[in-house]
This record gives sequence, structure tokens and C-alpha cells, in this order.
Amino acid sequence: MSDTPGIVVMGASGRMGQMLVREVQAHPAMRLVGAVERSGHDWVGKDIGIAMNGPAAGVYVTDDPLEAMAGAQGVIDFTTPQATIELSVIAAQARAVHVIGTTGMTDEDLAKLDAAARHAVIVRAGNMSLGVNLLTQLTKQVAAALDEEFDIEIVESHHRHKVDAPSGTALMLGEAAAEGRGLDFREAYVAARDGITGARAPGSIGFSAIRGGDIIGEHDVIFAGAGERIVLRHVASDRALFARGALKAVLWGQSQTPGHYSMLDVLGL
Ligand SMILES: NC(=O)c1ccc[n+]([C@@H]2O[C@H](COP(=O)([O-])OP(=O)(O)OC[C@H]3O[C@@H](n4cnc5c(N)ncnc54)[C@H](O)[C@@H]3O)[C@@H](O)[C@H]2O)c1
Ligand SMILES: O=C(O)C1=N[C@H](C(=O)O)CCC1
Repeated sequence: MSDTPGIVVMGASGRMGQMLVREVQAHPAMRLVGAVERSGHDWVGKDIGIAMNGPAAGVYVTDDPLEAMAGAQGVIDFTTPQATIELSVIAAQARAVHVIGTTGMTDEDLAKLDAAARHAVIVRAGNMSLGVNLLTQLTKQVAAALDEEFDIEIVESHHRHKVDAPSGTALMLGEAAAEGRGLDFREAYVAARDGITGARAPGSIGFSAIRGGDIIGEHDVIFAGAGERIVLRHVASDRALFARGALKAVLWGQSQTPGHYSMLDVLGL
């Protein structure tokens, strides 16, 4: 048996799934051992390489995550909240590192992940890129340095297929801003203004979402004061960015004790 960890890609036909399959296959320190899709998907039963219009990979897409996880040391999962919660139980039973990029999780979902993380390593982040994780730290610092005269607004833009809003990244940035300013994030959160909203509530953090075309992911954190404005911006121009962060996380997780970690832990930020 090889020393390199065997990795399963969940949601293998998706925008992120295909990117992850390519990156895992190209990585010298891991092996692709499984590819999972939802039941009824027409890739189930096919060789993942052929399904992606490339050479055969010798890995057949399955709709059974339990079968795919046999002999795997890690699973990378960018799918849906429901699929991620179901997989977390299986990954914990297999003691495999579960790297989660899925966004749109509820508090109830997160509590279930906490339960799974008592038995296995989970690394979860709404954005796996180095740039965004660094931006969360900068956002916290700027929010702490400026007083309430500077209103905080977060504007995010994504492709037309995205199903959740605000984005996971926007929420990470908002939480960092709230922490920096000593605010309760839930109380500060304001989304989707429409109609006669009244004047802006002091101490609030506003979120706006744009959806269109093939935008991969853009985020502005705006600190708007009187006569001046600071804008912290991240622009993603390649999804490989997120996949590479996930690969880093699954390797990092191999040497950790069970727990629910973030990319800040992986990157040491
Ligand atoms: N954290 C990050 O850095 C980051 C980056 C990009 C996307 N995302 C998130 O990743 C998720 C997926 O994004 P996407 O653009 O790849 O979406 P997508 O719709 O292209 O892919 C999701 C895939 O999951 C599959 N799937 C659904 N249920 C499944 C199940 N039960 N078992 C196996 N597969 C299942 C779907 O069939 C689909 O192929 C979203 O939540 C998105 O916000 C996170
Ligand atoms: O394409 C998506 O969907 C993305 N989702 C993440 C988010 O919700 O922030 C990261 C950026 C791309």
C-alpha cells in the first residue's frame, strides 16, 4: 500500500468537483481513490477521467459515499449542505479528514459538523484561498482601528448559478469585521435592503449580493466614513485557487487530532 493519502472527491462532476479531481490527480503527494456524485447523475458508473473527456483514471464514479471512503484518508467536499452533513457521519466513521468548502450551512448543520468533529478532523471554510483568509485578518484589524464613524458594508459578486447569499466568504469577512469592532455579528447583520428602509442603523454590517454571468468570486469590504472610504478587495480569477487550498487542508489534516478547524488554522494566520 502507498504512503500517500488516498483522496475521495465528493460532487465530482461539479464546477469545483472537476477542478478538484484534476488537482488531486496532478498532486505528487496524494492519490485519487474515489469520486462521488448524487444518485441518478449520469456520471455514476463511469470512469471519472473519461467522464471529464480525458484519459481513463481507473476510478469509477459512485453514488455510495460509504463504498468510496473504504481505504480513503481524506475527502474533499464542495457540494450541498445536505450532502455534506450526511457525508460527515461517514467520514467520521472512516476516521478520514473531511475538508468542506460547501457554503449555505445553517446553525443546525454546523452543530452536526461539531458532533462529527469529535471523532475526526474537519476543516471547513467558506473560502479556501490564501488571499481571502488573509483579508479576514486585515478586515478585523481595520475594523478595530476605525470607530463607528466608518460604516461597514460588504459587497459580493458571483456567477449566475450560485444558490446561496450572502456568500460564505462575505459571511467570513462580516464575522471578522464584527469581531474587530467588538459587535455581536447576528445583531449587526443587515441584508437585502429594499423599499423605505429608514436611515442606516449605527453599528450595522450590511451585505449586498450581485449574481451574473461567470463571475468566479469578488468581495469588497467597504469602510465608509465622512469624506473618505477604505475598500479592501479580493478578486478570484481561477477556481483552482480554492481547490489548491482544499488540497493543502487535506494534507495538513492528516497530522491533526479530531476537531473542527478552519483555513486560518491550516495557513497559520
Ligand atoms: N469554500 C470555497 O473556497 C468555495 C469555492 C467555490 C465554491 N464553494 C462552494 O462549493 C459548493 C459547490 O459549488 P460548485 O460551484 O462546485 O457547485 P456545483 O453545483 O457545480 O457542484 C456541486 C456538485 O455536488 C453534487 N452533489 C449534490 N448532492 C450530492 C450528493 N448527495 N452526493 C454527491 N454529490 C452531490 C452535484 O450533483 C454537483 O455536481 C457551493 O456551496 C459553493 O458555494 C466554496
Ligand atoms: O462559486 C461559488 O459558489 C463560491 N462560493 C464560495 C462562497 O460562497 O464564498 C467561495 C467563492 C466561490
